[in-house]
Parts: sequence; structure tokens; C-alpha cells
Amino acid sequence: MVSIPEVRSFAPRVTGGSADAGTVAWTRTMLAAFLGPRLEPEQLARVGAAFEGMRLRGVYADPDPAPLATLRSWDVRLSVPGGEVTADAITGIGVRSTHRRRGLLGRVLVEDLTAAARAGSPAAVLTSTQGSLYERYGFGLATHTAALSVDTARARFRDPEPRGTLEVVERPDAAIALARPVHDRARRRHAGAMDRVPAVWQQVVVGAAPWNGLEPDRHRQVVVWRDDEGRPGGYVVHRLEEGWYATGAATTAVVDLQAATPTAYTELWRHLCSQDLVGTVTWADASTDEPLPWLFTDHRAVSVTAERSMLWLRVLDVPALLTARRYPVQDAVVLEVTDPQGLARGRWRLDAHDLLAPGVEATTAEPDVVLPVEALGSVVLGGVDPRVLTRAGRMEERSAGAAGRLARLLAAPSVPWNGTRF
Ligand SMILES: CC(=O)SCCNC(=O)CCNC(=O)[C@H](O)C(C)(C)COP(=O)(O)OP(=O)(O)OC[C@H]1O[C@@H](n2cnc3c(N)ncnc32)[C@H](O)[C@@H]1OP(=O)(O)O
Repeated sequence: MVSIPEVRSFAPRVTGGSADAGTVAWTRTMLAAFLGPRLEPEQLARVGAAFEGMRLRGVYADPDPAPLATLRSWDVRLSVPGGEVTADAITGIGVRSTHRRRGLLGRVLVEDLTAAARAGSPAAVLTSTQGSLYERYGFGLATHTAALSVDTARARFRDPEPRGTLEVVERPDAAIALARPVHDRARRRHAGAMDRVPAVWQQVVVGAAPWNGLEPDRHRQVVVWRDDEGRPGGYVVHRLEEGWYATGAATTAVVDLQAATPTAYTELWRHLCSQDLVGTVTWADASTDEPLPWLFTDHRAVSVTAERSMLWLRVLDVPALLTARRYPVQDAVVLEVTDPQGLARGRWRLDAHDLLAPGVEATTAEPDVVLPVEALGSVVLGGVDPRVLTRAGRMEERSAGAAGRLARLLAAPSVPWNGTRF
């Protein structure tokens, strides 16, 4: 007899670079749901080993040892304006193609969110394959990215003098060791950015991801820029997107570019735009406020080819999240938050009169704004304007001008940005 499906969670056990049988079965279901390659058992065991230290959840129906649905999560440090919080990063939500539309996504996700809230994470984050899946679970779209394309023939730099030195770093471990501290500094500038576990670094630098069986992308290159004292100030990971054989001009795609200073940023772009045989440089997930066009004498060297949704944020603990960030103006507003899963529901007074120590308290006062938890997730990093959500009927202003006051309170010092899908 087949049992009623239940959610189980476990941590991968790894010996000698290979994961245990339960993790292998989990990995097989997850890859199949994402239309991934059918891997040999030893490849699956290697892929599963990359999940060491993470939480795996699955929906199981005995006696089948493989799950019907999967989810993987781990803790990240998520930048918020003026600070950072621990967040539950979620990925790998997949349901067997034979078992869809029976509520399995909902079961495994709500279980993970409830566990994260219980463990004290103020928020959960994910990037999604589809745009309409996660609002019903309280996630709000919080950041966007811009897809850029640079025509290298038009890219003349205003500042003609290169500075510092560049190095192509061949060994991935050396590249990661150089890139990590730069990324760590750079990520604090953008709310929505987060630190990276080793598996994500491998994905970015080597191109070895679960969905390609950890096969390295041999067209990937890491270039580090150093200042005159030899200190690394920025790096770029790029890959060949289209060879030059057909057109005589190749396309290079930026995978990750982080610069701790404006000079590092300029010099990395100078390098990208001056490579022989390269006609176009693209960046699929740049920030929406890149200074790039301003580096060139002709800003039309850069085209924005698309703007895309990126990070979804689910508030789990309203006071913890709102007090972790800083506010640019002194004001106080009462927010009533509704939440179908009941995790963040309540009426809260956010008081930012003390700019260094904002306070959030439960209150019975009349609310200035009533909003569902997903709208709070959208506006909390400062990347979505509460007035726009009010105009869209996604939140309700109960006192005159409250959405505008909230917009001024939540404004972020720079545009929220997360450039890495996970
Ligand atoms: C963070 C991430 O990992 S994003 C990756 C998401 N996964 C994928 O894209 C892999 C391929 N797809 C799948 O594995 C599955 O179809 C999933 C995970 C998207 C959905 O799983 P299911 O178990 O079928 O979803 P479930 O039955 O729990 O549906 C929950 C709700 O979402 C809705 N829904 C499910 N899939 C979709 C979809 N593709 N588009 C729109 N709505 C959807 C359902 O109608 C249901 O709505 P309701 O609450 O109003 O009834």
C-alpha cells in the first residue's frame, strides 16, 4: 500500500566527495524536475556532495526511497540598507512531472518557511523560474536586474589612461580566494546582495552547477584588477557566449563583476571592451543603476536589452527585519501586515526617530498602511516604491500621504541588486 506523502528533511552525508544514497535519490528527482541531464549514480553522488551543509527537504511516499518533490535551503547573510540579516535562501523546488498540481510545492515550501521562522531567520529569499508561483506563499518581488549589451567598437573611454594592473587567474581556488574579499566588500553596498557558500562560488567561477552535473565551463575566465600597491580592488568572471568563427567578432558574457572602487570598475570594463576578436560584451544580470554608460564618450555604446525580475523576499519576522535596516528620515508609521500563512501577521509601529536604533513594536493604534506580507517583502529593501504598489491596489493607504511617507522612510542609499541566480 502506498502511504500518504510526508515532508522529511535531512542533511547530506558526504564521504570521500560522494553523498549518501538518500541525497543521491533526492538529487535525481530534483534534476529531473528541472529537465536536467540523466546522470550516472557516481555523478549524482558528486553533485549531492556539493549540497553538504545545506538543508534538503523532500515529500516522500513510502515505499519509494526517492522523493516526489524537493527543496534545498541554507542560511545566507543578506544585505539590507545599512545592515544585514540572516536569511533562508531557497532553491531546487521541483516536483516529479507525474505528481504536479497536487499541492506538493506548497507543502514542502511552507514546511521550510515555518522551520526558518522557528530558527529565527527574519526573511527567506529565492530566485524563480516563473513569475506567478510564490506570491501565494508571501514572497514579494524585491529586486530587478538589467540585461546590458556593449558594442566594443563604440566604447571609447572618457578617461584614456589605464591604471593599476590586471591578471588572468587560471586556478579556480586562487581566483575564489582573491574574489571573495572583494565580493564581501562590494555586496554591502547593495541591499539584496548576499554572501556565497562554496557551491555558489564554484557555480560562478567554474560554471560547475548541479544542473550540468558539475561539468566545468572551459570558456570561463577570471580577471583580477589590482591598484598600484598591488591590492585586489575588483574582478570579473566572463565566458565566451558566441565564438568569432562565424562573424569575426565574438560575444563575451559577464557572469560576475564586482568592484570595490570606481577605478577598479572602469579598468575591468576597459579590459572587457579592448579584447581582440570581441565585438559585443553582454551582462544578463547587471544592476539597474550601472555607471557603465557614463564611462564612454558615447553612452549609446551600451544598450539595455531587458529588465528582469530577480530576488523574491518573504518576511518571516517583521520587527527583526525592520530593525536590522536603517532609515534616511525620521518618521513613524503603523503598518498592518496580513499573511495567509500567519508567519508575519500583525500590526506594527515602525519608529525611525532614532536613526541609529529604529524601533518596531506591536500596537493597537489605527494603521497608516494595510499591506499583505508579499507587498512588505517588495518594499522593505527600498527597491519598489510603496506609492506604486498603492496605485496598483496591492496595498492600502489608510492615512493621507502614508504611502509617500513610507517611500521616504524605506528609500535605500543605492538600488537593491542581486546579480546571481541561485
Ligand atoms: C525557488 C525555485 O526553486 S523556482 C523553481 C520552480 N520549479 C520549477 O520550475 C521546476 C519545474 N516545475 C515543477 O517542478 C512544478 O511544476 C512546480 C514546483 C513549479 C509546482 O509544483 P506543484 O506541486 O505542481 O505545485 P502545487 O500543486 O503545490 O501548486 C501550488 C499553487 O501554485 C500553482 N502553480 C503551480 N505551478 C504553477 C505554474 N507553473 N504556473 C502558475 N501557477 C502554478 C497551483 O495552481 C497552485 O495554486 P493554488 O494554491 O491557487 O491552488
